[in-house]
Amino acid sequence: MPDAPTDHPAVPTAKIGILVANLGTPDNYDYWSMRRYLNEFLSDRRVIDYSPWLWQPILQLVVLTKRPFSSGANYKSIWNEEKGESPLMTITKEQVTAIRAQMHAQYGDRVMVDFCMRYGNPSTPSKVKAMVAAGCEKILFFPLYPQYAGATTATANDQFFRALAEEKWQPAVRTVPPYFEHPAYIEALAQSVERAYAAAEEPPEVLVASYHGVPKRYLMEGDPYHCQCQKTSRLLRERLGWSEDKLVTTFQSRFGPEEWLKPYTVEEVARLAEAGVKRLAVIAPAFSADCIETLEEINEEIHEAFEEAGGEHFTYIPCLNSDDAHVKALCAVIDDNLGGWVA
Ligand SMILES: C=CC1=C(C)c2cc3[nH]c(cc4nc(cc5[nH]c(cc1n2)c(C)c5CCC(=O)O)C(CCC(=O)O)=C4C)c(C)c3C=C
Ligand SMILES: [Fe+2]
Ligand SMILES: [Fe+2]
Repeated sequence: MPDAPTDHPAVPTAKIGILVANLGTPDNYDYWSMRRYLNEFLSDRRVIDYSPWLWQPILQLVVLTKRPFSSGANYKSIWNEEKGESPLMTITKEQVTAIRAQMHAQYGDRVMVDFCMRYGNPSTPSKVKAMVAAGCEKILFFPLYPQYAGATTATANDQFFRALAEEKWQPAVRTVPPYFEHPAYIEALAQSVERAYAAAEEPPEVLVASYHGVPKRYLMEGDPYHCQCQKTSRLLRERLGWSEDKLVTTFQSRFGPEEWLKPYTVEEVARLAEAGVKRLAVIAPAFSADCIETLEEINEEIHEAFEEAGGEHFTYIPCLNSDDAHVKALCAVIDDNLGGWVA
């Protein structure tokens, strides 16, 4: 190119980036790491939509003086000490390694697979920047939430779009829609239930599908999360060939004074135990990876609530994590959304 300036920057070979996004997790469980993480998370107006004039004083002066201690202790009880990170981080890395292997086997070096977090590290802007620098002229952004919620999918996408606004050469982009009814995701859930039931001495009488909750007001204002959770449960139950009384849908992790989606998991498991259910299983279909909400809240707090109310056998069915069937499902969702970008 005779007219090109002699100091023309190198232009890398064009690639397609697949950027998987999860929620994020604290860097450590000490007070300041917890406070930093919770501050970023709970200041997000997609998560808590009160006016900052009202909410920020409560958050800074009340919530963030207490919760980093209690949540920090919970994180300590599940921490991956060997790797120095939370389970969510370890599992996300395993998932991305498996997805990358499958994508490279299918498409070779034309695709680049990485992950980012909405809160904390690795940040979404840092990963978008790295993909653009590596030559990604197209990016498929994949929030790892099967069911859409403003508090999860939308805020992950918002952060992605804010990061794109910083780029001189902005790639063409797509965001992956929720996959709450994708047959491969339902199949992976069903196989995990069948595995757990086959391993139990006696099969559980009832399966509770416990989803992370959101304030009920979000549903009334148009968020489809509730309906997508109900549909996942129904499709799972139909795939298992069960009657309606064998699978109950509940919502967990209530935060603050407002009413959240009901029934609350902790109350429902106690009610089931009081009604005579002795053997119960719990699955958490909204979480693509085990985390504080499943390992601590379900498998410790909710487990205890069931036993205190007279239940005898509690089976926690782990999240799909890096199960082969899950990786296959996530790759199928990616493939569905790459249409026209790769041959
Ligand atoms: C305060 C409001 C919250 C809303 C609304 C909310 C929605 C929501 N969250 C997830 C998934 C995860 N949440 C996790 C942790 C977590 N969530 C909240 C609050 C809200 N979540 C808090 C304060 C915390 C931190 C832990 C604690 O202090 O109790 C996690 C786990 C992260 C980890 O590191 O392990 C996940 C995953 C969904 C899917 C959702 C709405 C649909
Ligand atoms: Fe949450
Ligand atoms: Fe609904």
